[in-house]
Amino acid sequence: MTMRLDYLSIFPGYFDVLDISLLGKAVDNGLVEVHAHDLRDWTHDRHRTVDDTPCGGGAGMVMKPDPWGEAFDGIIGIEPDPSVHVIFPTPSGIPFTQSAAQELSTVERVVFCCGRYEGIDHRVIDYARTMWTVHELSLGDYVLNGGEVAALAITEAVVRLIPGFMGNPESLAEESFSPGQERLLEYPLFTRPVSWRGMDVPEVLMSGHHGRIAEWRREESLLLTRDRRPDLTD
Ligand SMILES: Nc1c(O)cccc1[N+](=O)[O-]
Repeated sequence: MTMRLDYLSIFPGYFDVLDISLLGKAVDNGLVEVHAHDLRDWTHDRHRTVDDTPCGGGAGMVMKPDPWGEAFDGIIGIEPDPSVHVIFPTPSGIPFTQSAAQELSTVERVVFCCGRYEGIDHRVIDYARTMWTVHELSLGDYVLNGGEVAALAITEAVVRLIPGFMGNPESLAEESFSPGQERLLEYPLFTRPVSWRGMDVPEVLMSGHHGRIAEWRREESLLLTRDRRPDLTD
């Protein structure tokens, strides 16, 4: 299966980065195909306007619905198709999780709609919900200037789970937040040299005693999780 990824943005250049590294390899291997689109290509005025003042007043500008609707018609089509997954990265979305990434890694078409300004006219999202499977997703409770960076993060989390992407798929199963894994943060990692700037690798890790090493790692994970993410152990 080849996953098609489309990105709608007024800054499509953000997605040039998808040509490098492992993601670039996935494109070369035919696992994914990537299309970035400039929303302004669906405007018709001299200034290629995509925003206007908010109805009801308030600060900032809101993205007009017309360019989005015409872009949807041109990129996705005018017939409803629930197999197309349309993602709006937004601070008001549901938290994006590894299980969501797992689910999205099995779909054939994903369209990212990257808002800017104060956001997108809500009718765009309402319209999309009548046509496709829509996900309003949040990466976290902080303010970004738009949805592009979030779209890249979601892309990386999803694409790396596509069968054939990772050389050793078994390694995915052991990662933090993977399905079936206990919800614990990963233990501290070390490699050579054993001594570095007066700090040594914990002796147990050099003991060759696998049982003790596993016990040490679990204890470290429990301590770290309890300290930093007690919510994971609820
Ligand atoms: N936080 C935020 C934002 O401020 C703008 C777009 C997307 C997100 N997000 O996905 O978390």
